[in-house]
Amino acid sequence: MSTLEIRDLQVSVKLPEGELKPILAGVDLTVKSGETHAIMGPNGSGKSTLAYSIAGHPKYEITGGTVHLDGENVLDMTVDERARAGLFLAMQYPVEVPGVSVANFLRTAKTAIDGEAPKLRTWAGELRGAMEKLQMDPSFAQRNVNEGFSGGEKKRHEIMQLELLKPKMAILDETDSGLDIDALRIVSEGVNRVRETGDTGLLLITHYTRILRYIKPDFVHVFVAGKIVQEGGPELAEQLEAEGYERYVGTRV
Ligand SMILES: Nc1ncnc2c1ncn2[C@@H]1O[C@H](COP(=O)(O)OP(=O)(O)OP(=O)(O)O)[C@@H](O)[C@H]1O
Repeated sequence: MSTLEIRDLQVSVKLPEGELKPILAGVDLTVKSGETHAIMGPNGSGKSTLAYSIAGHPKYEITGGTVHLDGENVLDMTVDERARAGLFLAMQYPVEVPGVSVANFLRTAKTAIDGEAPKLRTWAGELRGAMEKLQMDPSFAQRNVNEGFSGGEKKRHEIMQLELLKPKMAILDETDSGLDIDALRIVSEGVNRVRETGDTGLLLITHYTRILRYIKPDFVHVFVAGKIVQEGGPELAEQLEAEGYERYVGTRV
């Protein structure tokens, strides 16, 4: 059982002129393995900032609060240490890595996380299996990471990483954006397979309840102006879809 504990997290974005612009205004959140949490909120409320701050993006400065994974101070770790500790971020805009094939990338990541290289034959089978389940053509394994991938292919590739790397905590930042109906189902099934293992805690950032019809969250958190302003069960997502965020307007950092 793993636990991600975020306490009173305050984060600013570093502006090019060196100034700090406060974004997160004290976030408290606890995610345990096997749980699925959805974060919903209006544009610009800081959802991606939360995701990137936990992952260790240098653009953000932590100005207060703590993040612990199984009691270890995440904020003291480098980005690669965070990944090795079991944190995973599926990005809203996955980056291209020219010259690095999907197969190489995944095997290198798996080796770094496990501390030893996976046995070739077992690994080849796992990779093939993961691609089949996500309905990806086997030729993807030889393509360079995200280079020329369509939006939907990029998202499938993120979920393939999730399934193969088996993190303790996964943050999925708008994994549903840009997916057609079939891809949304395929990607959701992948996330549900990970969920069903009970070994991974999931934090799903989304704008739309449609993905939450496939992946039923245990908890929904409403994120406005840099903090969580309401929490509830899956019914809260339906309520937001019907009513929007209007009643939270006026909440400011
Ligand atoms: N370099 C920057 N300069 C100024 N403001 C910035 C910069 N980077 C981020 N911000 C601001 O930080 C705020 C939070 O952005 P963030 O991407 O975390 O929001 P979000 O909730 O994920 O939005 P969305 O739902 O639109 O993806 C936004 O108001 C954004 O404009």
